[in-house]
Amino acid sequence: MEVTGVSHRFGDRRVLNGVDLTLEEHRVAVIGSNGSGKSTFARLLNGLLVPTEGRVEVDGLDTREQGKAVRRRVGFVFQDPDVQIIMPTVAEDVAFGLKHRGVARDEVAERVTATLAAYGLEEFRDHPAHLLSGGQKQLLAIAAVLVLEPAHVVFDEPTTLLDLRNRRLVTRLIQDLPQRVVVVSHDLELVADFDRVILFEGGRVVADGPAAETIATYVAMHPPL
Ligand SMILES: Nc1ncnc2c1ncn2[C@@H]1O[C@H](COP(=O)(O)OP(=O)(O)OP(=O)(O)O)[C@@H](O)[C@H]1O
Repeated sequence: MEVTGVSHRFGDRRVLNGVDLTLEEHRVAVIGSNGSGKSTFARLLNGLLVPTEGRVEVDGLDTREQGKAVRRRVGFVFQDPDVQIIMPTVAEDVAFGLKHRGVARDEVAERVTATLAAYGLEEFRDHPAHLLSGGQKQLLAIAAVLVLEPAHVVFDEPTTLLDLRNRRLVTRLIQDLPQRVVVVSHDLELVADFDRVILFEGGRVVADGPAAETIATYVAMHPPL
């Protein structure tokens, strides 16, 4: 992923300012204060947003010109699974994206079964999705993205709404993903062993490096009250 000369404005408000980054590590995290521009940055990576200035490219595809192709390559998991779960049952929700892409019926059934097994959701196959627990919903939202086999996955605060057990479950799941992963998070434990951690402040990158160094910079910027 190449982010070149990117600034982004909502109306008069500039929320990203002169961001230049090449993301090629397996696992990259973005941390920073509330309102520092992290979610906006994450949304630029799969073309959910197009920058008001500059360019974002994924595997050579420009999000401005080839948004649809970019979204096929980059899965996006929202913080709140309720915005992502759209079908009545768990299996239907996982099948939805595959059907939408015209995958043959038998293959949809096979991939849905394999995915539900991989994420421990088999027993909830025909369960109403809205009755799942918060953690199970997050797993379902992740499963529904991963079944589409994206090359990259962007997570926007995937553990924020989870209890300790589910936080550990999702942390492990993200650790084990073979895909390239970009995670926006306030959960410093989740990102502690990432290959690279980038710190945003006021819409700019203020630290970028190994997890321990960037996290130490962030903590030092916010001494105890
Ligand atoms: N659609 C929008 N329209 C107008 N302003 C927006 C929009 N989305 C975000 N903003 C503003 O942009 C700024 C950056 O928001 P963003 O969500 O990117 O920050 P963040 O670092 O992810 O914050 P948090 O940690 O609180 O989730 C905020 O001041 C926010 O109010």
